[in-house]
Amino acid sequence: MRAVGKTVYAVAATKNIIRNVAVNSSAINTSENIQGKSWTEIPGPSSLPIIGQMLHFLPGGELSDPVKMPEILYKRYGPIVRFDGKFGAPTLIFLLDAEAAAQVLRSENWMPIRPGFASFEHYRKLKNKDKPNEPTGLITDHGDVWRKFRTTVNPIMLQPKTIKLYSHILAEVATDMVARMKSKRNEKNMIEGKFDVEMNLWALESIGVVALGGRLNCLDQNLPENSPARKLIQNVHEIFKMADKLDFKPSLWRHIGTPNYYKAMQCYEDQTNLSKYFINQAREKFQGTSKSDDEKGILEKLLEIDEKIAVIMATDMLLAGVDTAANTMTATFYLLAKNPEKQKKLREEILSGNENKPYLKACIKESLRVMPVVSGNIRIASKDYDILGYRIPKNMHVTFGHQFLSVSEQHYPKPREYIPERWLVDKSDPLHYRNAHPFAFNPFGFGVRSCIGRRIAELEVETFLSKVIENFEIDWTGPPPNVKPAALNYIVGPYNFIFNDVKK
Ligand code: HEM
Repeated sequence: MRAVGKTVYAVAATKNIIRNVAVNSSAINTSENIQGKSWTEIPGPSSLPIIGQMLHFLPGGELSDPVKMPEILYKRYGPIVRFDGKFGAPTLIFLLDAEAAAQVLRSENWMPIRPGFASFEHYRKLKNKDKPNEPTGLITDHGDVWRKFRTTVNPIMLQPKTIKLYSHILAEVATDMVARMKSKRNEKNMIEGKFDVEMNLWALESIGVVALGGRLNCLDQNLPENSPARKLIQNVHEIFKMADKLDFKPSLWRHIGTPNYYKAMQCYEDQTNLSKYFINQAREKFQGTSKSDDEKGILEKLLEIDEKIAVIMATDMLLAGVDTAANTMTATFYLLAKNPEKQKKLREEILSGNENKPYLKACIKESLRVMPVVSGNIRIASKDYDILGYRIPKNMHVTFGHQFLSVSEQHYPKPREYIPERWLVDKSDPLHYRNAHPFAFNPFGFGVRSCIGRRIAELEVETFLSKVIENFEIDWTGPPPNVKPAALNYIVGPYNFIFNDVKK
């Protein structure tokens, strides 16, 4: 991977010599050799006394539109930008350069610290205060506690044989969801009601079969509004919203109990209780069944190893696996609707009955490139760095603008066009994906801390997309949907999809 990365970078280097002089000169990143300028000299939005850089983010400010923000920052300040910490939020160094991101992510790959859900971490640590060395979960733990947890769950959650066990049941979920979509269409073949809730129901049902080993019945037409499944969906949504307000934006909660702080604590408590409710139901179902090791799913295997870890992991799957998969699905439907010739090609591959479906995989990768649900990543520096000519001290928060990079002309020809072929063409083709820097596209994160649900998410999305394309010709009318970047990129509509039946 590293060798490939270097070769690709050498190709990319010819494209932009000036930028790379800066990058290459900063390749040595040990503290003894650091010679760059102080981090305080890193350019960034101007700051006012007391409120700091906040003015720029308020309505009317030049950074008030989070969708356009990275591009504005890059044009104005270049590939490295400083955001001053205020109101308890830490100072951030924002990298809009793939090689610089690679330097940090690779160096931090032993025990990476990914901050970001501080209020959630605070809630879980508070609950665990008598047992400070006990795990709270992959999202909220760091250091040795995280490593021990991750080492326990990796062999189970990343094992292709175990993931494959879910193929049939995920296909069943996809078939039920297609039937539900058919029944929800109006005379114009548009889905009545809230499309985002529909996608969340599909996503929760899908991750539910993996996390809990059975159906939650979220797709039941008579599912009451106050059912635990609907409550959990709403709750997951709230958690990401609260994390955005308290952890990703300036907030005083670290110093005083703000109303949002109390709201968030309640929200985290509800999530814990709802997940426990579903896990207990699953456990009751397992009792009395006898299965061979090959037949056992993730929860059953984890329960055998460590009950506490099993419960935490199932809870985190129900949290991390809903909005992420749902928004990836909506983005893919939209991009295929706007590119009917690509959709037709995908349908031909699906209807061909071939087991291998390279175009299907390419379509999903391409949506994650053009409209990723996660816009970037973050690490806390465990040592001093010399990046792009600046000294970045240990403990600084360094963020990576992957979404900016994945739609940048510097890495991808015709960067905003939806061209799944770029993932399949021969390397002599200028579109070939390896002409881009390997860190320009990073939808599931990097290294030992990368998304543990990646294989599960891919299987869910591939299975559902196949079923939808087999059944519907997706069309879209009117302007593009709005995307609201918060902790995740939420596609907030209006949802102008038309799902016509495929002519047989
Ligand atoms: C398309 C869907 C998804 C995307 C794009 C996505 C993306 C990501 C990204 C970017 C990270 C951060 C990785 C890093 O710091 O390097 C992450 C972490 C994580 N994801 Fe996902 N994710 C998706 C679906 C899922 C699903 C379905 C699950 C449930 C199994 C899941 C569970 C997690 C967990 C538990 C972590 C924390 C891992 C750790 O810190 O060790 N994700 N994900």
